[in-house]
Amino acid sequence: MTTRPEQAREDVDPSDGTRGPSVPSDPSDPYDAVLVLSFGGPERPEDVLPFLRQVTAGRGIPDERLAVVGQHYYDRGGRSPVNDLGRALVAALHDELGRRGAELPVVLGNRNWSPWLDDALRSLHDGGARRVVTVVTSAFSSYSSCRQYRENLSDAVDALGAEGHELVVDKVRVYATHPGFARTMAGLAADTAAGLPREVLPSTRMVHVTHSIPLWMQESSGPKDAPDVSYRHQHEQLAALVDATVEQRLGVPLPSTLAYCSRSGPPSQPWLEPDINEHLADLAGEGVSDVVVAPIGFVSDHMEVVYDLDTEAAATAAALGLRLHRVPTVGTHPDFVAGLADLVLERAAEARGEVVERAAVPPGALWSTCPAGCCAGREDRPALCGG
Ligand SMILES: CC1=C(CCC(=O)O)c2cc3nc(cc4[nH]c(cc5[nH]c(cc1n2)c(C)c5CCC(=O)O)c(CCC(=O)O)c4C)C(CCC(=O)O)=C3C
Ligand SMILES: [Fe+2]
Repeated sequence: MTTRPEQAREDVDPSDGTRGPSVPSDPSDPYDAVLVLSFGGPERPEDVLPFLRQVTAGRGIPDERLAVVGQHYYDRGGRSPVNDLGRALVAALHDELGRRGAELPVVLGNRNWSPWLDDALRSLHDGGARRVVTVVTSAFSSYSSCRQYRENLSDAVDALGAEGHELVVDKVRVYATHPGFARTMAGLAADTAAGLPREVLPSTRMVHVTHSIPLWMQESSGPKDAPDVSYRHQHEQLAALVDATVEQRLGVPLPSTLAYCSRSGPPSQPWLEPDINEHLADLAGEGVSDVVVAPIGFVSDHMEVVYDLDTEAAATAAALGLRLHRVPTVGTHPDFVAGLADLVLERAAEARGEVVERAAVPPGALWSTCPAGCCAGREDRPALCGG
């Protein structure tokens, strides 16, 4: 990120010693805390069902699907990996901001389970915070991955306000094309592809994977009347960057597709396709031997990754005689964490009224703040951090 003041700042005048506004010594000014906002998951078997009821309240998910998903959690001792991953990201981001002279608290708050978002904000307020900047653990635009979090922020800030605690909450921009995320993902995919024996490359395919969403959610994703920046399009753009990086590393291109995992909802409701398992069957039919699976839609190895990819899709591949090579998620990769710190400090600079240059690959950043109507849900609910 490069920044320049909107108006030339006055420097210290050595003749009379008066000083105008100076560059803040803390690059995170005006923020006094960072919230890492995540999905949340259960940490013990008795929390699994209440968690699933919380996630699916009023969403028409069939009971059979809930039983199946519940079993994924019970198979792992009733503990989701997602909160531990969130805490690891919090620690890494805190350290990285500290290295840049931004000494401020960083906390985890979840939409669906403890540590709950409203408790996280209350604890920040109790500690003296009055203006908080949020990093969501999803890089992409859609109701589920962006706007619903903004609605959760609105509800939580209202609830605190009702207790007499005023808090201003901002959020970093959608970061699907931010180099800290996009280039790190691409580099990890290239590392995995480069580990394959040369002789299998002619029969190797690249499969980019993200979370499926209902078609209505795809259609409302991104700013209204801007169909070229939808959820799917953001993934296609990242997939193209990954493919180019892989080709550069291998010296040959790997043909690729974008596939989806973790579909839920009633079968009558259309969701984004193809499903990764069906796609693997198609590839096996075409004589493919090896598949590099890049989970570009996820920032860490949470349940969808360790179950839907590493367990289910891996079993599908094995049954089809395909070798599956799973690319790591960005997790707490130093370049990803540095990118999140850049985004926090970029938002701080914008909040100070500075003009910032927003890094993006390909160049031409997505919007700074979500406009009104961005990623609309089925009902019109108040959301923070938008126009
Ligand atoms: C786009 C997207 C992301 C990525 C962005 C982001 O990270 O936010 C995401 C993440 C996650 N989803 C998660 C878990 C679940 N998602 C469900 C259901 C749903 N997800 C949806 C979409 C997304 N989900 C949708 C459209 C539904 C249907 C119900 C609805 O319209 O809301 C259900 C209900 C059962 C089922 O149907 O599968 C569960 C248990 C966990 C925690 C994993 C862990 O514990 O490690 C995480 C990180
Ligand atoms: Fe989900």
